[in-house]
Amino acid sequence: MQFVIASHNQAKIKELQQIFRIYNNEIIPYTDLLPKKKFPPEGNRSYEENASDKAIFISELLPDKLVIADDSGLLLTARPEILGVRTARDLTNYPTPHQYAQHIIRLVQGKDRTFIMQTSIACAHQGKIIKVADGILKGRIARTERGINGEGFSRILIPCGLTKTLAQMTFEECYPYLTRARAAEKLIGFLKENHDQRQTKVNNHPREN
Ligand SMILES: O=P(O)(O)OP(=O)(O)OP(=O)(O)OC[C@H]1O[C@@H](n2cnc3c(O)ncnc32)[C@H](O)[C@@H]1O
Repeated sequence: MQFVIASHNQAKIKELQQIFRIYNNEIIPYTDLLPKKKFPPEGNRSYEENASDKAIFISELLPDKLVIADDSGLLLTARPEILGVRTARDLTNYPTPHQYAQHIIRLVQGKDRTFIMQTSIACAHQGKIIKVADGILKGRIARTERGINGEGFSRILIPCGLTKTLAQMTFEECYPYLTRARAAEKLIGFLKENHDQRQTKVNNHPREN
């Protein structure tokens, strides 16, 4: 299957292309098909709603395509009033991955270091949402940035029960912990199941001419 992604974040596009390729699916940025647009402003309610708003917005412009959009965020137990669905907006003053990783380390210094990271991926067709899938990772924030296989969050997130950060693992090792991979797997599974069910119906009720 081919998907069009509603995103301006190059790191996100690259990671999702890598994940979707594992399932033989292709992702192309919407900017390959349309001039760059301004997305609707993100709300404060949920990742699902923010991802859906972006997917619907581009789907209305490309109704025949399967359009996906992702909203991700990091919730710190020690600072529940910030980040979460506002992560991208709360980190605008820390533009480089090193700057925002250091900021997060400072936010939990001497406090509870546990976090919940979430990704929601919405998929739209003809301007309507057909599925929103979530991927969640729980763990604790490292005391210093560690690892070279990734930057930013990857260098400070230690999954529950482990001692290594995501960036200290190979792609194969960290894949099961990636919130985007967890959400993508559910979305692709749902689309495949629906497609298979439609095929079975067509095969069981061949059109009479
Ligand atoms: O809306 P688009 O254009 O897709 O891009 P965005 O950067 O605004 O994307 P989000 O609203 O999903 O915000 C995700 C935030 O999480 C940050 N982030 C950093 N590392 C991440 C990772 O490994 N996985 C998911 N999000 C990450 C990212 O920099 C953003 O601040």
